[in-house]
Amino acid sequence: MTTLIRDTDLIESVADALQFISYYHPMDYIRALGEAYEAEKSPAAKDAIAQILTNSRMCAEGHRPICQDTGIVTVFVKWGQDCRLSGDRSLQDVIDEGVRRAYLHPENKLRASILADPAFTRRNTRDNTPSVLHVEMVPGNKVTVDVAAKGGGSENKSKFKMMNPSDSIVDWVLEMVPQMGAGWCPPGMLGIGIGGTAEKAVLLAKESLMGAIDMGQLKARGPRNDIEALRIELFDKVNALGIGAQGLGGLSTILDVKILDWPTHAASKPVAMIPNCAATRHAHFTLDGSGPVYLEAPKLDEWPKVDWKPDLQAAKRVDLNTLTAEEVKSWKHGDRLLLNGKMLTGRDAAHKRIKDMLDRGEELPVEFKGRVIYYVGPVDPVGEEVVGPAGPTTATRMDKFTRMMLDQGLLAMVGKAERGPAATEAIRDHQSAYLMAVGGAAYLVARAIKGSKVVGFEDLGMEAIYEFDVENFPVTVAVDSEGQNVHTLAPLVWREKIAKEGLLTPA
Ligand SMILES: O=C(O)C[C@H](O)C(=O)O
Repeated sequence: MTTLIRDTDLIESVADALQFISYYHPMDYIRALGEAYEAEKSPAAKDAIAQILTNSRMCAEGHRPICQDTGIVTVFVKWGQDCRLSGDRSLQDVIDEGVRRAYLHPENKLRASILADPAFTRRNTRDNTPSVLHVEMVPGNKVTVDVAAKGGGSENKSKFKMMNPSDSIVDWVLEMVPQMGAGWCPPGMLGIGIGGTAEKAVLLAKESLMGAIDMGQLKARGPRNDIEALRIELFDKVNALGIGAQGLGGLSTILDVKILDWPTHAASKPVAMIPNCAATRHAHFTLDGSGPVYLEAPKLDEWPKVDWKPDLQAAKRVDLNTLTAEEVKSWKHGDRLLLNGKMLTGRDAAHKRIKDMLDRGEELPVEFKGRVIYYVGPVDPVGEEVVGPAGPTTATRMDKFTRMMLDQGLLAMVGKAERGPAATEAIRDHQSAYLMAVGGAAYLVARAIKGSKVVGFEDLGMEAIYEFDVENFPVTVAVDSEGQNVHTLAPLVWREKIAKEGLLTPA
């Protein structure tokens, strides 16, 4: 007998799931992060985890996005062969209608991050469609759906290699993870796909991330097969690298490693690795023809009792409205600052346009001399908000524009993750600084933004140049005027400490 799956039920269920995951972390992630917080010995990493946990609870209470990057929607559908979809729209169109409805929800509008024509005009589709859809036909009369909203920063760090059959997967992972830096917002998960063909390995890596964090249970009962033993080995060895939360050096870089495999050709060993960031977002539901599925809200008392507040004693107060080059020069890597006053924003598209305009000798819409820029693409505000969640984007992508911006008289930059050699050198040459905010604490960070207006490139939407008025906006000096770089130094210190003192990452 055929089961009719109404398109309206699928739309409603997808929209509900996407709204749900925008503000509720999966509880397995929260539990694992809570344990990582308790065990963390590195003060900087502990502070970052505290911000992520506090942010998570605020989002669960306020029903606003965990991260300003509300993701690219990725959907895995297992379609029972005895089911039929009502209506005349394709499955892609039906799911995208659910995406549209979720992202344009008036009470919790999510950020539209999807650009059409990616190689050329990169036009924002304005409703976060289309999703990336994977469908598998399976026996039965049910439809199971995994919905994820994958952050761009973590997706950017995906790795793939066609290995020789005798190559070591462990060696490759341990070589790749340090290269991934902190732009994927650790602590998170690694998804690994082994075997099949090139595209199959990548798909397996992504699909593996749909599973719950269970490294604690796995370690407690011991591995039952080679894949489970490999998961444990990778978990321990990756954490021993000392990268830590946000790349600040510490015990917890990953909370789990997931692996899926598939038979492969005798000549091949394709391996893919995709990290999942601190804004881990995925949900799962099954349709059986009886109506839409609404997910059950978690209980707020399941969140660890962590309530991060800016440390007004330990952190230095900085007035951005009177900031001088001399003051920037006095900051040392690792210093904690609370920014107050006005700062500009700008990210990928704005930097590209600034470069094109400068190349053509055109006047910029905004004067950067004496200013600080924040790399961010905020969520639109709802209700009384000045701005929606507005955490930092990966600064490393702006490295190639850093010297150009500093030449304009910019004093300092705020973002997340490490700066590469070119940006660090430009910062040293200009005696500037790069300040780091915590990725994955976007709603918490947005509380420090008291005013917001667009001052340039309005057509770029979330990528426009805004002027924010901030109060006690928390940052850490990640690269100082001497070019000392926290993301290079701290993981080395923690790697050594972990090895010497035999420190263990909780699972
Ligand atoms: O697009 C963003 O806001 C952030 C991005 O996910 C990133 O991590 O760099």
